[in-house]
Amino acid sequence: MPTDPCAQPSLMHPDQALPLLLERVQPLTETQVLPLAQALGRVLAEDQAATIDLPPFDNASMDGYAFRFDDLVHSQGQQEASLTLVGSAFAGHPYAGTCPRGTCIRIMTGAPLPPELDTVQMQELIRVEGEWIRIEAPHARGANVRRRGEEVAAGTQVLNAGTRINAAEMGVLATIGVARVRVYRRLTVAFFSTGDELRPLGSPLAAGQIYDSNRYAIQGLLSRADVDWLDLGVVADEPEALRQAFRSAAAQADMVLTSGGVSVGAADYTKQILEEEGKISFWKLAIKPGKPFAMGQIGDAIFCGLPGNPVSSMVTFYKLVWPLLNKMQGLTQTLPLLLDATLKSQIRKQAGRVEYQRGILSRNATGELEVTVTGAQGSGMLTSMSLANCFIILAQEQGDTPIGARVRVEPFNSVLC
Ligand SMILES: Nc1nc2c(c(=O)[nH]1)N[C@H]1C(S)=C(S)[C@@H](COP(=O)(O)OP(=O)(O)OC[C@H]3O[C@@H](n4cnc5c(N)ncnc54)[C@H](O)[C@@H]3O)O[C@H]1N2
Ligand code: MOO
Repeated sequence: MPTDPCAQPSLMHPDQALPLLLERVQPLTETQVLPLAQALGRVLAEDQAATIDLPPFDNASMDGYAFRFDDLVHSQGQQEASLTLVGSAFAGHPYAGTCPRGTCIRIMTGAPLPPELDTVQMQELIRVEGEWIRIEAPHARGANVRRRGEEVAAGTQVLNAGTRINAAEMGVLATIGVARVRVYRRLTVAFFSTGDELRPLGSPLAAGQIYDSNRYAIQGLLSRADVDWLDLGVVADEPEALRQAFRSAAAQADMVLTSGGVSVGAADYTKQILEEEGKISFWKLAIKPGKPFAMGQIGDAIFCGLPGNPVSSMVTFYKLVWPLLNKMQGLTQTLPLLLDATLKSQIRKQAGRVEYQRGILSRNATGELEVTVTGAQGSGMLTSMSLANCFIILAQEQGDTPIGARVRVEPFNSVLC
């Protein structure tokens, strides 16, 4: 089996490297209190307990009639009740009277259940016969009633510190009446691209030039990761320009993120300048794409150097930078969801590095998961990312993989890609 010429025995496996990278970053300690409406995407800094029961009172889950289950009698082979209507209850407008035996009230979904009554029957199963309300037996006492505290009792913790406030968490916090919430401050990430070949959008391309695409893809990822980012533009392959860019970035941000210049080329100065201005703790992992990923420190800021190849920069962000940002933001880490799928196109791979090939995951007519490689997998071919909805993760020693093999896939996090 041919071996990957870029693999080196000394390169660390990503599963071994990630915990070591994570050890080097610390969660934020600064918090702030925000009105709930401004807290979307933030990370909770305190556990949140319900101060009220949920639901706060017994209420109807259907529009219908509320009555006592014990008022049902056996009649013509079935349980039913003939009751006198004494009032009605609407959501926000409880029934204020009493309900003697043999009576019922009309009740709407969400309206409080009078304390004497215990059961609701939906309107469609009721007959109005003159003065009588005839109710067919529901399946059990308590049917169609949402009991006070059945979801959460007051005092129970409903959200843990370290949880991202997404839409559901916004709703849960509102349900328990939290108007202002303590969250971690937002992280700031300063980002710049390096490379003399890079041109801004809107300028014509001269010989040997390309557009700077990494800054846009990385800005997209940083926005989705809910951090503030500072765009420091394109920095030339020139040591003094890089030094100034690093100093400026480190003074303004919690993380300095760069693309390009981390390999071994004659103009790859990123690592060299960072070593002079700060320190590099990690360089190169046994992954493809993204092998020359670098991590270190400059001033008080964490440094992450993404390889310049566009797919390599996205993959290393996704697999390495994103978990670091999560920890720095105060988020409790979660493991990615991994699935097994049947391969529908052949995979070319040389043994030596863990590969994150880009795939399209779908279900076939019988409901089984299948995955197809997006096509050519060059680390400069960014369309392989935009066509994909998952990584196909191939083990370090794995070689070519035939159609029909079972492979491990990681669906893209819908928030990030
Ligand atoms: N002799 C070796 N050469 C290379 C090795 C190696 O081990 N030995 N590793 C290769 C691998 S793997 C990668 S990945 C790249 C990474 O190199 P750099 O991080 O130094 O990146 P650059 O050389 O600056 O650029 C690589 C490639 O990507 C293009 N690029 C850079 N920035 C951008 C941007 N902002 N937008 C779009 N495209 C960008 C650049 O033009 C190059 O084509 O090194 C291999 N070489
Ligand atoms: O690892 Mo590089 O990222 O193969 O292109």
